[in-house]
Amino acid sequence: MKLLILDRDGVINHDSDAYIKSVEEWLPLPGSIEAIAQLSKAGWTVAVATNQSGIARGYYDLAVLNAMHERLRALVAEQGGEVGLIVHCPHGPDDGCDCRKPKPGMLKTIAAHYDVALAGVWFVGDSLGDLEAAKAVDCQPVLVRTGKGEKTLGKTLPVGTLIFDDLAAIAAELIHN
Ligand SMILES: O=P(O)(O)OC[C@@H](O)[C@H]1O[C@@H](OP(=O)(O)O)[C@@H](O)[C@@H](O)[C@@H]1O
Ligand SMILES: [Mg+2]
Ligand SMILES: [Zn+2]
Repeated sequence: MKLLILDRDGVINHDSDAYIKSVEEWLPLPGSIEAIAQLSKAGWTVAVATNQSGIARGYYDLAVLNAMHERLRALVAEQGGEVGLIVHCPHGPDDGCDCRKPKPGMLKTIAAHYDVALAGVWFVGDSLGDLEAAKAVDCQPVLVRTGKGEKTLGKTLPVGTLIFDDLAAIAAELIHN
């Protein structure tokens, strides 16, 4: 199975240091919806693994988060594609959960859902924690320059991290190579 796992904020949609707290604040990055739709139509299963500590912090609730994800699904469906499993971590940094990146719990959840191995599966993120989560379960870490990606580029990246400008460039690489 062709499985691609994406971080959400800074990869699919614009991110904000003030968190993305409403559907109105949830704005797709240029080309990201089209990229997901094209990948889906090319036979890729596109899953999402996203930290959402804003829930633990009380900035928004699960209903708002689900509305954001219904919006994502609707936009991709308008382009003839579909989004696979979306897994989120609702916890805060001090909650000691197993799902908050850089822990790989959400990646393991996605692998179990599809009954596939994670080795070599591309996990695309904009933060160092995304790349570390990938490395922890032998996924291929992939950094995009969108969101916090440019800032992350200044840090020490896991060996073998691939770097792309954005999700559209990743789709072009995966579909045409
Ligand atoms: O990039 P993903 O995983 O989809 O989601 C990141 C968001 O949950 C938020 O994560 C926060 O980090 P803390 O959770 O406060 O450490 C901050 O980086 C926010 O700017 C960001 O919007
Ligand atoms: Mg992110
Ligand atoms: Zn968690």
